[in-house]
Amino acid sequence: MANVNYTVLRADKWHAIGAEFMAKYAWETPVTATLQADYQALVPLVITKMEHNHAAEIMWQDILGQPIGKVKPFIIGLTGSVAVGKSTSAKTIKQLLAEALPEAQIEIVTTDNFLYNNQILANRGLTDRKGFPESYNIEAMIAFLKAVKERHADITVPVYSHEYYDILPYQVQMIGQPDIVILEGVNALHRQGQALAPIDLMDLTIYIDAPTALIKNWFLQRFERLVDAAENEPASYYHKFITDRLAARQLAEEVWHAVNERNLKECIIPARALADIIVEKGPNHLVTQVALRKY
Ligand SMILES: Nc1ncnc2c1ncn2[C@@H]1O[C@H](COP(=O)(O)OP(=O)(O)OP(=O)(O)O)[C@@H](O)[C@H]1O
Ligand SMILES: CC(C)(CO)[C@@H](O)C(=O)NCCC(=O)O
Repeated sequence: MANVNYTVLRADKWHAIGAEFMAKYAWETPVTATLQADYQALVPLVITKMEHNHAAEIMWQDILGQPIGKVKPFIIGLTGSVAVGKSTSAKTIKQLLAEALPEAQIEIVTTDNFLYNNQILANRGLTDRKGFPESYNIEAMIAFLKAVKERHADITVPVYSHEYYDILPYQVQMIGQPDIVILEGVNALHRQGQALAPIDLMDLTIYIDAPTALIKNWFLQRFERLVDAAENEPASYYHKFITDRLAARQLAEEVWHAVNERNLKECIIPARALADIIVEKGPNHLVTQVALRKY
């Protein structure tokens, strides 16, 4: 996965960096020991970059003769395939950062919330393109990131539900005025030719990688779990599959090949080379190596 632009650390070295840093902070993190070991080395990376950005910003305010104001929030972009574990790693990173920076308000936002709703996707002939770059309201995503950077008050974003398989019509996620935002989602780093793309507003970018055969299995397993969970939930998109598991399995295979795997190959993997950090996972979601951008 890695190329000459990255320094590659095998899992043992990566874990050792995290463990050494952990010794400074008495973590009381409610994540599993494995997740902690796999993601805690990201904490010093984020903090160093944040401090560096803040120092530069304050120096600029001084040079420009501007009053020294609040520094801009830090935006982490996190991407990778459907079902690779983006939201799980985002939650873990948030919890670990919260331990080291107890004063900071940290918010996770998924780019799924900026998907056009199913009606608009259907009108535009994009029903089978959910998750591809054109299925997102990219202007709304950029406006959101700018509002975060400008510390607007009371920011809200729409809410996408996997179970409902659509944007929820009457719900919003309250964002407040965060100090750190983790924006996670497929194609979060994609650039559609705009002068200012979401990636330009990100301070650190992370790509979660794994062999495609493993990701496919994680997708199929999650599909099964969503069907299980729909047993007593008639409003769930997955409810119709509870009586015919074979059909559910076949549909999951089809959706993987026709939509999610294509998206991975055509749009998501090409963005990997833009990431500052590439986290490579293997069986059981365990991190096997991490590549850190050199240039
Ligand atoms: N470190 C982990 N250990 C065990 N299971 C994990 C881990 N990370 C993710 N999973 C499982 O893999 C599946 C996919 O994870 P997750 O929902 O985090 O993926 P995602 O990339 O956010 O998916 P999507 O893009 O579809 O929203 C879930 O069922 C989750 O429970
Ligand atoms: C919402 C996305 C695009 C990303 O999380 C994905 O989970 C999705 O719904 N893809 C469309 C095909 C499918 O998995 O049903």
